[in-house]
Parts: sequence; C-alpha cells; structure tokens
Amino acid sequence: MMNTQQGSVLDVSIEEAGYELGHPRIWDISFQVASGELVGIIGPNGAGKSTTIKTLLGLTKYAQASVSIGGRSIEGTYAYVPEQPIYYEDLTLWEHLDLAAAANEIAYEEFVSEAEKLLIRFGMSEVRHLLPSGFSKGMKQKMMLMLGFLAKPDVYIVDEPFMGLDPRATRDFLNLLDDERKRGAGVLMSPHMCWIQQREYVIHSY
Ligand SMILES: Nc1ncnc2c1ncn2[C@@H]1O[C@H](COP(=O)(O)OP(=O)(O)OP(=O)(O)O)[C@@H](O)[C@H]1O
Repeated sequence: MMNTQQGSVLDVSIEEAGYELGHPRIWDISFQVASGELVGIIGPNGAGKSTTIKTLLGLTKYAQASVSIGGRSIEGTYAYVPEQPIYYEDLTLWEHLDLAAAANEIAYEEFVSEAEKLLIRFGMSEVRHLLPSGFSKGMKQKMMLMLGFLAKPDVYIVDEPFMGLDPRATRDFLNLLDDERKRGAGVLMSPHMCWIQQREYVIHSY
C-alpha cells in the first residue's frame, strides 16, 4: 500500500553491521526517506555505501539494525536494483517481466500494458524474447530497472544506478523515477557523483 502522506516510507537505524562479527564496516547510521523524496548515499570507494544498502535489506552477515519500510503502521514494498545484475540464465527478458508481475500479483492485462511501455521506453522491445546472458552490461542494467519499475513499490533502493547506461537510458530512467516520486514512492540510491550535483537530493556522506 502506498503511503501518500509526506511521512517516511523508509526508516533506517544501524547500530553496527559488517561481514565478520567484531569487525563492523559501518556503525551509527540513521536516516529516513520520505514519500516522494530522493536520498543519495555518497562517499569514497570502500566507505560503506553498498554495505549500508545490503544491511537495510538484511543481506550483511551480521547487523544490529532496525529498518521499517512503508511507514511505521503499514507494511511496505520495495524494489532493489543491485550493483551487479542478478537474473535467471534460462529465462528471457519477457519471462523475467512476467515472473516479476506474478510475484507482485499484477493482473495479466496490466502487466502486458506496463511491460510494453517499459520495453519501448528503454528501447528493449526487439530483444524481449532473448536471454539476458547475451545482453550487454547496459542492457542487463535496463532489465533490472524495468523489473523494479514494473513492481511500483513504495521504495526504490538502487545501488550504482547508472552502471553501463547510455545518456538516453539515463535520462529515461531519471524521468521514470521522477514520475514514481510524484506517485509518492521514495528513492534511496548510491549514485555517481557527477549526476548528483545536478539534482535535488539529501546527502548522507561517510
Ligand atoms: N563481502 C564482503 N566481505 C568482506 N568485506 C567486505 C565485503 N564487501 C565489502 N567489504 C568491505 O566493507 C567496506 C565497505 O565496502 P562497500 O562495498 O560497502 O563500500 P562502497 O562505499 O559501496 O564502495 P564503492 O564505492 O567502491 O562501491 C570495505 O572496507 C570493503 O572492503
């Protein structure tokens, strides 16, 4: 359910977290993402940006942290676009979209209509029935973004979103993200520095 209030859709408080007990890689971090807000995590290589994202997703080996998605009183949904694309070797792009729609309980007609729009927007219509293993880096990234947009979640969590994207795909991605923020979705991303200087954002720098 979308939180349409300007309240927080993501509330994160990390006491400490890391990959080996007794050796925390990040500590004392807390922040919120409000409905419609875009929050960027920036910092030098190795600072802990990906670890922060992995921790809030419950993917670090150990963590003392509390995370609430969708507001305190409702259970929210999120889409995670990882640094490295993750996909099924034996499923085509269309089958990935179909699977994501089924997992998110999207009606078939709505899925077809939304998927068609996304395929056109990202210039991927002609490769819809191909396996992603033959895609370029940017095409794989576009597939991951399309899977996220199809789900229409409360929160987008995107690690290195511009990896491999050409300028047109970058623009299309940002425009879609703006539309989603108008709908009320929050966005947390670990973006490229040169981009973040040009946009409205909130920084959590380590
Ligand atoms: N899987 C892992 N196992 C052990 N240590 C890790 C692992 N992943 C990251 N680290 C360590 O955790 C620290 C933070 O790494 P992280 O990947 O979160 O940084 P980052 O800010 O995302 O860097 P970059 O900008 O290079 O992507 C680094 O010291 C790194 O060596």
